[in-house]
Amino acid sequence: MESFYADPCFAIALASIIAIFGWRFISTRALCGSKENRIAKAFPPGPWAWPIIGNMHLLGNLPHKVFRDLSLRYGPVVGLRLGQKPAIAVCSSTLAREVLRTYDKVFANRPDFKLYDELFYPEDSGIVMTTQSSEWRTHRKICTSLFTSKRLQEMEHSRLQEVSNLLCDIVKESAQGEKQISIRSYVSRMSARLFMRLLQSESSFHAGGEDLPDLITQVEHQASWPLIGDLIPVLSWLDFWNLKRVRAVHNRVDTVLSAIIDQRLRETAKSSIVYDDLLQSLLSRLVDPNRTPENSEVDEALTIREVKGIILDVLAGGIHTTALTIEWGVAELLKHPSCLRRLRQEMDELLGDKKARLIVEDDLQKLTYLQCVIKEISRLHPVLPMLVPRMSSEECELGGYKIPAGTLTFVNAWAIGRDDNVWEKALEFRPERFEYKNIEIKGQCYELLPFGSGRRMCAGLPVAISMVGLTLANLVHCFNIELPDGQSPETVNTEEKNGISANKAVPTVILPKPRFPMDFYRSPPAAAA
Ligand code: HEM
Repeated sequence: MESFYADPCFAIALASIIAIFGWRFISTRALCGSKENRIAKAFPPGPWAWPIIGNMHLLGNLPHKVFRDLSLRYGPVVGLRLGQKPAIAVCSSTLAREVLRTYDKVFANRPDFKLYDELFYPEDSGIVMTTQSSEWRTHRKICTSLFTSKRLQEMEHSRLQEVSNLLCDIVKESAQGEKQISIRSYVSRMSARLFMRLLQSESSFHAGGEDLPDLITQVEHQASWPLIGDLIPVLSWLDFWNLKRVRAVHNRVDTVLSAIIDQRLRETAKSSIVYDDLLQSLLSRLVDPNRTPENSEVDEALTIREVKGIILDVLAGGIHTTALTIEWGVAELLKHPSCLRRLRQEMDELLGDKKARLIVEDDLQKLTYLQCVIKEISRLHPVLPMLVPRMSSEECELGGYKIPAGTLTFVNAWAIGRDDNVWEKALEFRPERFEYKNIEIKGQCYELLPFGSGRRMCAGLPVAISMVGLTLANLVHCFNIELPDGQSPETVNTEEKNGISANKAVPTVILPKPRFPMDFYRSPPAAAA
C-alpha cells in the first residue's frame, strides 16, 4: 500500500475526524473506561491507537516491517485497531499454524470491504476476495482443476514456448548481451503472455482495445488503497473520488472481459473448433440466461459475472506474483555470485555433453540446488508479505488472547521468514540451509509460507512453482548473467518498494551474455528439448 498521507482524502478525513469526533472520543472514554480496560486485557497487546483512525497510520510504509518491529516489543501476535476494525498481525510460525491450521475455518473469510466488491466482481463471484461460501468452493475447485499434474504436463509446451520467447527477446533487445536490460519488463511480459495463453489459447495481450495485463496492474494498484469507509464507515462519504477511480478501472476490465467472452461465443457458434483453455472450461458451465445456477442442468453452473470474476482473479493472482518472484531471484543470484556459479554447475552436470537444450520440467526435480534457491528466495521475499488478509468469522483464542469475530488478520509471512528464532543467520541469503532438510513451500511448513496455507492457500501454486523454476533455470543456463559496468554484487539493490506485493524498489539491470550460438535461441522449444 502506498502512503496514506499522499491521499488528499486522508488529510480531509483526519481534519474531519478531529473536528467532528474529538468530543465523542472524550465522552466515550469517560463513560466506558472500565469496560475498555477489560477488553484490552483479553485482546492482544499492541501500540496505542489514535481516536477514530486507530493504527491506520501504520499501514503507510511497508506495514509487514512495521508489524514485525511491533512484534519484537509486544509479542508474536500484535493487537491493532484499523479505524473501527479490530486487527491482529501474526508474526510467529507457531501462531501462524494456529491461524492457518487449528482455526483454518474461522480465519478463512476475506475482509467484507466495499473496495473489493467494486473493484472485482461482487456477490461471491470470484475466488481471491470472495468470502467462504459454496460459490467460492466451486470457483476454487474449477481453478485448481486447471493445475492438476496431468493438466500441467499437457500445458508444458506452452510454458516452454513462453520461456523460449523470453530468451529470444532478451538476446535480441540486449544486442546479444552488449546492452544492459531491466529483467523486470521481460519477465512481466513473459508471465502476462503465459496467462493470456492459459486463458484464451493465444498469448496476445490486446483485447477489447486495451492491454489487459496493464489493466490488471491498475487493479492491483487500486486494491492497495483501502477505502476510508471500509475502516471508518461513518466517513464513507470521503471515498467519493476513490470510488470513482475504482469503478472506472473495474468498468474498463469488464469491457475487455466482455469483448473476450463475446468473441469466443461467436467463434464457437460458427465453427467446430474445440478450445482447451480456461475460457472454454468456464464458458462450458455458463448457465442459460433464463435460468439460475441453482436450477441449471449444467454441473458447477456459472453466471456470466462468475466467469468474469474467476478470470480476473486468475490473472490478478498469477501474472505479477510469478514475475516478481523471478525478479527477486535474479537479484539475489547477482548479489551472491557463488550461488549463481553453483546453480550453473548443477545444471551443467545434469545436462552433461547435451548442453544445447532448454531445461525442461522433468529436469526441475533433479536440480536440488535450484529447489533450495527457490525456497530461499521465497523465504526472504514472499511476494505477498502478509498473504491476503483474512477476517475471523467467530470468536476464538490465539496465543492466550481473545480474538473477536470480525478481526482483520494479517499473517506476516515476511516476518516469519526472517525470524532469528527459527532461522540461523536469518537475514543472509544461503540456499544451502535447505539441503537435506524436509522444508517445503507448499503450505505444510509454517516457517515458510510464500503461498499461504490451509483452505485459502494459493490456488495456482503448481503453475507458479513450475514457471519460477523453468524461467530461473533457463536464464542461468542460457546466459552468463553479468552486472553492468560500475556495479558489483555488493551494490545490487534489494530494497522493497511500498505496495500490496513486495515490489523491488529498484529494477534489476543485467548484461545477459548468450552462452550458445544464435540458432539455439531461435529454435522452438520442442526442438531445443
Ligand atoms: C510465485 C507466484 C505466486 C505466489 C507467491 C502466490 C501467493 C499467494 C498467496 C500468499 C495467496 C494467499 C494465501 C492465503 O491467504 O493463505 C494466494 C492466493 C491465491 N492465488 Fe497465488 N501466488 C502465486 C501465483 C499464483 C498463480 C500463478 C495463480 C493462478 C493461476 C494464483 C492464484 C491464486 C488465487 C486464485 C488465490 C486465492 C485463493 C483463495 O482465496 O481461495 N496465484 N497466492
